[in-house]
Amino acid sequence: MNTSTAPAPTLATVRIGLVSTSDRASAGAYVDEGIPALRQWLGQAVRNPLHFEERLIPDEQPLIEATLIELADRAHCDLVLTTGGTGPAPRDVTPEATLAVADRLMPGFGEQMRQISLHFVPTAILSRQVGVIRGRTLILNLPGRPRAIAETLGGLKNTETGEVIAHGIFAAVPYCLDLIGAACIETIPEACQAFRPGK
Ligand SMILES: Nc1ncnc2c1ncn2[C@@H]1O[C@H](COP(=O)(O)OP(=O)(O)OP(=O)(O)O)[C@@H](O)[C@H]1O
Ligand SMILES: Nc1nc2c(c(=O)[nH]1)N[C@H]1C(S)=C(S)[C@@H](COP(=O)(O)O)O[C@H]1N2
Repeated sequence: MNTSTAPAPTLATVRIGLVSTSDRASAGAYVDEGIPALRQWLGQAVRNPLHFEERLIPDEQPLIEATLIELADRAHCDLVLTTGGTGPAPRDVTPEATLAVADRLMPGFGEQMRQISLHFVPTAILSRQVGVIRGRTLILNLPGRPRAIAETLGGLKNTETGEVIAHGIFAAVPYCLDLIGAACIETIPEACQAFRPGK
């Protein structure tokens, strides 16, 4: 009798670009909390080994565009998450930069993030955040307030019953990456219940 158990499938390393756009954090006026918050959330939600490419840059559209292109085309990131610069202030240009490098738009990500964020702040509708695909890379804008990262990626649950009040957008990220031929992500269900139709 063969009692050996099948080896656990090896999970691919997921390459993730983390881009914090903030004039003040990049100039050292305050310490950037965006990239650490992104790293922390992803670390507790994803089972795969993670390789991060981190960039802290000012709100300059040409620089944001060049950074996104570099992360998608040369660093071969499966996913790029930006934080900051999505509001209506004149120097908020992350959505413009993201749209400028896009092959295809994924409007549902922005729509869902604004829906989720309305559970936390009435100013959620001020974020112009977008989601796009460039080649085999999914690029998503998150708002700049560090706490907005867990709010939009993870969503909102009733703390007593565990019932989901608003699905975080990360639940849709693994299937989106499957469909564009990027890395296969396995999530940790307690943090994020990824949804793949038919599974
Ligand atoms: N990367 C960051 N690290 C820490 N705190 C941040 C960061 N980005 C934003 N915040 C906080 O959230 C607030 C609102 O963010 P917002 O993106 O509107 O900043 P801002 O006014 O555009 O300035 P800046 O681009 O210089 O961060 C900031 O005033 C700051 O307290
Ligand atoms: N989840 C969440 N979404 C949020 C916020 C927040 O605190 N939490 N702040 C809002 C505010 S006040 C603004 S101005 C916009 C744009 O923020 P940004 O320019 O820092 O990207 O995001 C909005 N979305």
